[in-house]
Amino acid sequence: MTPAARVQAAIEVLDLVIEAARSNGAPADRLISDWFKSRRFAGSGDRRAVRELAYAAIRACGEIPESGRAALLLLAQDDPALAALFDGERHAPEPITPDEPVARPGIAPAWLEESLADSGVVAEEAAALLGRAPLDLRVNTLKADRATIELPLPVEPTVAAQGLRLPFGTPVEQWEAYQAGRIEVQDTGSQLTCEALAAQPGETVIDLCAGAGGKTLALAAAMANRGCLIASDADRARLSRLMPRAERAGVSIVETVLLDAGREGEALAVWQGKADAVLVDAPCSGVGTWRRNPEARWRLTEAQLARYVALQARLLDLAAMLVRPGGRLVYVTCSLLDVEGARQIDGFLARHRDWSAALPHLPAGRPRGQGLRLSPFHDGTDGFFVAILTRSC
Ligand SMILES: C[S@@+](CC[C@H](N)C(=O)[O-])C[C@H]1O[C@@H](n2cnc3c(N)ncnc32)[C@H](O)[C@@H]1O
Repeated sequence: MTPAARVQAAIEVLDLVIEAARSNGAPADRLISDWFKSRRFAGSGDRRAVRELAYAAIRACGEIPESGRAALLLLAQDDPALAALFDGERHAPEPITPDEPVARPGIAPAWLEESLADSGVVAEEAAALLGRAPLDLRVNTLKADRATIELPLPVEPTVAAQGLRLPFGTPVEQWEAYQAGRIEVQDTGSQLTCEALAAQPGETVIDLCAGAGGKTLALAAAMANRGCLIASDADRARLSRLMPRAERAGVSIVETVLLDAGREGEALAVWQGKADAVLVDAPCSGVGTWRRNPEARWRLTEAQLARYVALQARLLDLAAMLVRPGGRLVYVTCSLLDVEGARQIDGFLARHRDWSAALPHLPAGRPRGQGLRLSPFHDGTDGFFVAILTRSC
């Protein structure tokens, strides 16, 4: 493809992404892969260039742009070489005309930028939410150790106990160490939130919102595969991906429990007051993961955020019932919005007088309310809020 044809392709792909964002359709990544499936003439260089252009435009537009062309015109405003490719030649975009709509630059839709500002996330810290994420690994201590593991490429240690960092896009899934379960792909911030729980061998631990088990596997490694680890979630498809991963990682202490959304307590009733520790990695806006999924900010609405906030409070209350006297609860969201972080903890402590909060001792992060915030800007991790709550004896 010519450089101009790649620009036209990015415009077409973006039109699909925009349409999907408006109608809650497929994610951008899938749409881009599908687009190329029916265009076999495009080589790997074309695919990479179109994808990069499309994602650069998604990152640049704070809210859903009017069209793919308006989004690309925003990039072209500061890039004369890109603007010159709008020449109307075969497969190229039409020439730019005066007064054409150009997308608004920004971090997020106005209401969300306001919420971020109210949560102290402004300027470079806000911009860093849309930076490029590295590829982080966790060495699985059930099978290996960071000090001695052998990998095909040099890797940098991160602040997480078993964390390693590689350039984005490194094809680790093809590595033997990955296939043999000695390493897992996991953001450093995510690893640190698991460290905050300090799960011990022999304990009874519940990972209430386990999803496909990213954190469950880290907890199992911390427990040295001894004790009882319950992984529950309300999403059957996600939960069903956990067991094959556990098997590859050599984890045998996990029991999965599918929850009925709205009646989560029923399936977990047998553990009431029995858990030494519960992790609530709650469903949230995902503001802290925009580096990986920048179009998510086009999809989030104020009503959805309010639903997340209500669900988080409900799951916190449910988790509290599961913890034994003297036990602990770690609350995590991959969000930098206070309504999903510090204010949730304030609300919880007001509802549960026999609980207290203690600041997590982690090698990264900054205090935010009664918890800790990890951010791409300050910590080079995905954005997280994490708090440790303890039930009095
Ligand atoms: C942030 S994700 C969890 C990610 C996972 N812990 C990991 O590390 O990969 C939040 C999870 O909450 C789950 N969830 C949504 N509603 C729920 C509910 N009512 N009860 C339990 N889990 C729920 C979602 O299906 C999703 O998997």
